[in-house]
Parts: sequence; structure tokens; C-alpha cells
Amino acid sequence: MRKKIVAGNWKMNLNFDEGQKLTTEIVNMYKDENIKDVTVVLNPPFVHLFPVKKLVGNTPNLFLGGQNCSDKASGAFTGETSATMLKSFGAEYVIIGHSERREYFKESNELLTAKVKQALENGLTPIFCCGEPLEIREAGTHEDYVKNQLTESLFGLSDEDFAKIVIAYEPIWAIGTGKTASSDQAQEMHKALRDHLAGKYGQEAADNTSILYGGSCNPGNAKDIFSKADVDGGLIGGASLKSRDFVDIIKSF
Ligand SMILES: O=C[C@H](O)COP(=O)(O)O
Repeated sequence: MRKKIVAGNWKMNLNFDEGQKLTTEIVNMYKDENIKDVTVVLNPPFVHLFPVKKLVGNTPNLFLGGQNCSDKASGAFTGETSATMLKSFGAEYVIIGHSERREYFKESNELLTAKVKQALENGLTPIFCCGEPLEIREAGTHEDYVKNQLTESLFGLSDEDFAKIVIAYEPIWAIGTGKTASSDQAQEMHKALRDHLAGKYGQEAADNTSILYGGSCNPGNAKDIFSKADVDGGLIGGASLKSRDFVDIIKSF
């Protein structure tokens, strides 16, 4: 059975004290409000990983993830962070292929294939992001565009490795804009992606793959979006920086 997952992507926000405060609040609410059956992943900037891990401790179902990792194992790559390092600092997940990395850092599907490989080799669960820009949505070719992102970066994986992948569908036009996809638009794409995955890895594997929605998700719309059959949770940006909002989203299942 696939997991319900809510991941918070802090992006490049919060200083040390702010990160500590946010984490402390989330951990306390998470425990006090008796949250069950949802896997929660905090994805702070790299420098926060160690102190955030100390606060999270062994809280059940509360995990840490990176926002990116290098496609290389180690060596003279100034400014990079490897999957091995993330794992050694307590991360279990890593976001790969976020649209901001694809756009601002020119990350190609080919590069992302190498990052996925690094993550898997180091025991990290990739949260693999995909999603179309507005012009592709308006041209009506969004399903093919997003399916192609999966084909190019994931379809070389073995069945065993594919079983470890989490997908996050994030329409770029909905990220940070306050303009969320409707729950029907999310469901339509998630179903199309699941069918696409089934065509390659079989129906059972596709049915076991968690597909998260991301893009202006908030406590007001999460319940509707998460109620859809093929939506297994969310990748949350802005709202993950506010403890009350983030925990309310987690509680929207
Ligand atoms: O990684 C998170 C997504 O980019 C969504 O960001 P947002 O919730 O601020 O729209």
C-alpha cells in the first residue's frame, strides 16, 4: 500500500534561530495532536540538517530530507553536497528535480538521472519532481510533457529501485503564486502519471508509488486535493514555514 506523505520544502528561507523555532513547534504539535498514518518529511537547507535532526530525534514518522544532492559521489566539486553526506547527517529523503533547480540551475533530465542514482545508492528516498510551465498547460500538451520527464529520468531504473521512488507533481504555474491547480486538475494528472508508470513497471508497482501534489497547497485547499484517489499527499513550500499551517495540512487527510 502506498504511503501518505507530506513534505515541507523550506527552500532558501530561515536563519538558525528561525529554523529551530519552527522545528520545535512542528515536533510539539505533531506529538500533542496525535498525528498518525502520515509520513512527514522536513526538507530544510543543508546547514539546518544537523540541528533540525537533533530536535526531531526519533519522533515516529517524522523524517528529514535534503532539497538537492550532487550527481557525483565525492571530490573536488566546490559548493556541492553529496547523497552520502545527507545520509550521514540523518536525512532519509532528498528532493530531486525541483522546477526551481531545473530552471535556475539548468538541471537536465539526464543530470537528474544521475542524482536519482546517487540518492538510491546511498539509501535515500528520492522525491522526484515533475511539472509543466504555464505555456505547456495552455497548449494542452502538459500530460505528454510531464510523462516525458518521468520517462527520461526514471525509466532506466530497475524494478527494485523504482519501488523506492516518490513522485511530486508540481505545475510550475501554481508554485508560490497562490494559484493552485484544482483538485480535479491534480487528479487528472496524477492518474495519467500512474497509468504511465504502470505501462513501464506494472500496475502493482504504480499503485504502490506515492504521488504528491505541490503548488500553493494550504490548510484551506489541502483536504479537497488530498481527497482525490491518486493524490497521496503534498510537497509544501510557503505553508511549510508556518508551523500551524503545516501541521493543519498534515491533518487534512
Ligand atoms: O516544493 C514546494 C513547491 O515548490 C510548492 O511551493 P508553494 O507551496 O510555496 O507553492
